[in-house]
Amino acid sequence: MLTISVPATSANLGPGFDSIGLALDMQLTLQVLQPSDHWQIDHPFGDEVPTDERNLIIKTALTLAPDLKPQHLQVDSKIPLARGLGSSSTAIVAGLALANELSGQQRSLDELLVVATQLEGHPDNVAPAIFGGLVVSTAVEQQVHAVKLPLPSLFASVYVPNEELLTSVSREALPANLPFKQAIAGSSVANTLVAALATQNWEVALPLLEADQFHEQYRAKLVPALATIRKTAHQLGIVGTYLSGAGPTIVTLGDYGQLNELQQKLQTNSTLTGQYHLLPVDAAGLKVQKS
Ligand SMILES: Nc1ncnc2c1ncn2[C@@H]1O[C@H](COP(=O)(O)OP(=O)(O)O)[C@@H](O)[C@H]1O
Ligand SMILES: N[C@@H](CCOP(=O)(O)O)C(=O)O
Repeated sequence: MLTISVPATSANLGPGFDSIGLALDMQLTLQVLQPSDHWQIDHPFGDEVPTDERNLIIKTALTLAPDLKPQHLQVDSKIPLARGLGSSSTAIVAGLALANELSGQQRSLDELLVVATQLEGHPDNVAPAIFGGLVVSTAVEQQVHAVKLPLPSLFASVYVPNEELLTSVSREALPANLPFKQAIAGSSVANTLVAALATQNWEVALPLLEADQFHEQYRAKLVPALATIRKTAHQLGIVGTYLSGAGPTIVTLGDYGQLNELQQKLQTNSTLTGQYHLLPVDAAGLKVQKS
């Protein structure tokens, strides 16, 4: 039996738009059950997600290896769709790993990253989904580079609203251009955040998670929970809240005890009716097991 698992990812980390991402310990698992006369994928996502070749996992596998023989597959996942936890990236990475294994053409993880980035459109979710941990990446003019930073000893408080927000819809809220001065400020914040993350200087890193200039202010109207959670966290002396990916999930990074306290306080707020998770970082990324 072939089993592939891929972690959820939280992208951007504030100012690292389309570039920084963190793998979280919430997994999608794909099992290859047996060969079949047609492609079939059983999954827990309901009627809107196809169970045949139109499914993103199978479609991705066939993009990489068009001659694959049909299989009966099964997906288990607690990663919510279209909530800013990288579900489409888990599907793409799982599909590429499936093609790699079934076709016998072993592409390296770096090669998979290039294809995954082309399919997803940006590398910030697919890179940590493949490599695990905290990854800084860039994809400009087909050149993809990813650098894994030291594993942060932080937990993530994850608030998942009940409503979906497709990444494509959330990107429509972004401006076509930024004033030069704002771009410089945004870039200096992002550069310093990366340096602080690389040296595990949380005193500098955590406030910078809240200093984005590239996307949060434009998306704020789509995600009212961001301001609510940030304000509640500040009242408790906790800094480090940002919009996860394109939203609507809100993540706060910090130590376990503080985040537990934060979640207890948030749960008393009647406007926050979504789901809560307190997750460690996933260190491993993509895993392939044969038994
Ligand atoms: N495991 C999966 N299998 C099939 N399709 C998936 C899967 N995960 C995500 N998708 C597709 O990706 C869409 C969500 O992608 P996106 O808007 O980028 O949100 P997210 O922030 O969760 O990545 C879903 O509506 C669905 O069409
Ligand atoms: N940088 C992208 C990240 C999208 O992440 P997702 O988890 O919402 O798919 C963006 O902010 O649009």
